[in-house]
Amino acid sequence: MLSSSPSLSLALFQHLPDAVFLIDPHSSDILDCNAAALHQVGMERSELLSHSVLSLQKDVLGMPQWASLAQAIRAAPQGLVFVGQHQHKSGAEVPVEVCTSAFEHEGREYFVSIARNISQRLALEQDLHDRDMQLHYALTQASDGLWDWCLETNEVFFSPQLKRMLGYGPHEMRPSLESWSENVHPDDREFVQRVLHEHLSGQRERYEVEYRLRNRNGHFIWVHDRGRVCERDAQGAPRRVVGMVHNITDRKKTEQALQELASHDALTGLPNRREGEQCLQRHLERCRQLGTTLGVCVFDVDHFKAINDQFGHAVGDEVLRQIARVLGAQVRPTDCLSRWGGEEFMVVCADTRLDDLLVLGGRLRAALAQVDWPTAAVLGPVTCSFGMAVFPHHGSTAQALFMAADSALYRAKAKGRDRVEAAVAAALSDPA
Ligand SMILES: Nc1nc2c(ncn2[C@@H]2O[C@H](COP(=O)(O)OP(=O)(O)OP(=O)(O)O)[C@@H](O)[C@H]2O)c(=O)[nH]1
Repeated sequence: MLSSSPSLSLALFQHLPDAVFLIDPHSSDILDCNAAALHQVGMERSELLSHSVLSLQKDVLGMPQWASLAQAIRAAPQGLVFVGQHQHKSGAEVPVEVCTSAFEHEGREYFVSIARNISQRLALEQDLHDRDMQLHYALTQASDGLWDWCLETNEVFFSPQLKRMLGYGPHEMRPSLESWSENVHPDDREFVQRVLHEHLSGQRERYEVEYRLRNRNGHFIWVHDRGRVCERDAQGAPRRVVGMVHNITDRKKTEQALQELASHDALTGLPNRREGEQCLQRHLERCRQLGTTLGVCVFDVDHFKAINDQFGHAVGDEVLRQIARVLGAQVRPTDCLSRWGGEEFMVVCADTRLDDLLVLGGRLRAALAQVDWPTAAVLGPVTCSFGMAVFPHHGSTAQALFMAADSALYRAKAKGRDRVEAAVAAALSDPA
């Protein structure tokens, strides 16, 4: 039908969206072109026709090169395709993909060149390349580790950086969920799983949690892990979750050091008074709930001023450290020994009756007597006076209990020091 309508063939040629050039293979002159070709190079027909196609090209220089190009075109039955630049009249370069083929018409040879403007495609390719580079960078170079979890197969992609963070090589660590879940610290596992479940079930906007993760050496590092569902099935159920892991071990160490500073006494390393008060309160609430007894022992170094005065503050400090060490070794891990202030200490003992507490007092005195004190030659062995009180007999609040034990301590001092005294229930008032 087309062959029977030359005007339609011409219209088709003129309206092709790609630039089309008809070229004389021998002279390289442009014999004809369509509207898209004129638009592409920004020229009038008169500026283009009878001019060499080489005037549009920067890449083909001179007739000898054209002659060999023409040979290559003749030798390519599907057309010779190359990517180059066309010169726009304004001087701008237009990236083109050119497909040129040879044909014969009425005994004469022609070349037809279709030059497609590929600037958009190149921009897209560049964009993709940039994204590839970014992804490559994120996967290999960024300090954060990435993971990508397919819920259907339970396979997890761990980025090389994530593996490196945990001490593994790029080809180690099975790509399974267990490689991660089995290495979450047992104390953190339940919490982490709960947050993850809450995100997957839509109760949380995102999965974000800090926890400890075991590395290849068996040590735990602290990580900040956050992720999000990025793909769902037709029913809206999560299919794929991606996330990022950041190593926060250093920050955690600093936080723990600050926490330690705020809650512990710098001289002896024992919990400080504030921590001791909180501990007493905590234990008291628990014993009240369980209906058990609670023992409070307050003790104070005897004649400590004399140690400072005779030997100086540094020796006094060392004596305090030694007392903390020696008596700390005598109490149960569940008991809480704190430095109340100066040369006064407190021990809180859960589930302890008065007779147990008096036994403990005796043990603490005996332990002090075993120490080879640096001040002993001049001042004799270092001793302490002890006051004991028990919940609920001597008080029902933390303050009342402490006051009862402190009064007993005062009595121990008054009775000559280096002794253990129990609180007297009848003598106590119990402020609410
Ligand atoms: N080296 C040292 N001395 C301290 C510290 N805290 C308090 N002291 C000293 O402990 C001494 C306590 O003296 P006092 O309250 O008179 O008590 P004491 O001499 O032990 O006499 P009694 O308690 O009555 O047996 C004071 O000299 C304080 O300066 C400390 O951290 N290091």
